[in-house]
Amino acid sequence: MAESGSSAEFSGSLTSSILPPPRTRIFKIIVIGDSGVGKTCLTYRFCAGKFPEKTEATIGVDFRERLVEIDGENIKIQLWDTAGQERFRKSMVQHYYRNVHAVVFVYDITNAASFHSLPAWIEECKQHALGTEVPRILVGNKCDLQDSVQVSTDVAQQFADAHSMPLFETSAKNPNSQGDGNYGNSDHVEAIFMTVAHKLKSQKPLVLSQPPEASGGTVNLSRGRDDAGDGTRSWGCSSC
Ligand SMILES: Nc1nc2c(ncn2[C@@H]2O[C@H](COP(=O)(O)OP(=O)(O)OP(=O)(O)O)[C@@H](O)[C@H]2O)c(=O)[nH]1
Ligand SMILES: [Mg+2]
Repeated sequence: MAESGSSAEFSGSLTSSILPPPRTRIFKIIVIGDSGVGKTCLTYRFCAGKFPEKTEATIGVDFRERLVEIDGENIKIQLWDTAGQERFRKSMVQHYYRNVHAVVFVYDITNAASFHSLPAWIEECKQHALGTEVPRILVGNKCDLQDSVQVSTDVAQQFADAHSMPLFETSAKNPNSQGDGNYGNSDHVEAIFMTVAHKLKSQKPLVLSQPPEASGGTVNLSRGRDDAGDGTRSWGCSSC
């Protein structure tokens, strides 16, 4: 008798005192594409709210985070700004794809070669066995440079459709600038990453907030350096 009474008391207090308070979920989103397409500028724009005055080729990976609230839930969007140059990424690639929640492919609308590289980036994802449930989106950057367009919206849209990805055209420099097609004319950098976050929130299950090491990854964010003091943390490759 006494046991059943205490059992009732126990279950009644579960939610109030034993369960930990809800924790912030982390969405790990990797941003990949050729060197110079603007991955660093796009991620910086989203996390720091401005276009960086100066960038250098990313070595290994830079982490940028932003806390957002979606439907009353706090969510940490963790952007992995990857290196586009092969020599700066080769020993890091496995870390990029580990426990990733979404992939953002970036090309430069003023650089056809960066668009033609996309199949190779998609192939890399395949080789790392990304499930079909992992959302992928395509971003054509540098829409402010309308006089130098080399990749038309139509061609990009066909590619996006063929790979079942939504297409956004934008500019990290001036995200309000107009594209020349029907897609993404008013899409700001903000909207791109928030769209991914909304999509992820609607999926489950998701990883709870915890250090990347504990979540199965091998990257320790605390080892990164924040040279610029802007919240960016870098994790380079020892062989670079
Ligand atoms: N006009 C214009 N220039 C941009 C835009 N985004 C980036 N850039 C410029 O493009 C160059 C490369 O930008 P990054 O963001 O460093 O390119 P990345 O893709 O990170 O390159 P890696 O780190 O080498 O892979 C820089 O000179 C930026 O100022 C944009 O939207 N418009
Ligand atoms: Mg970069």
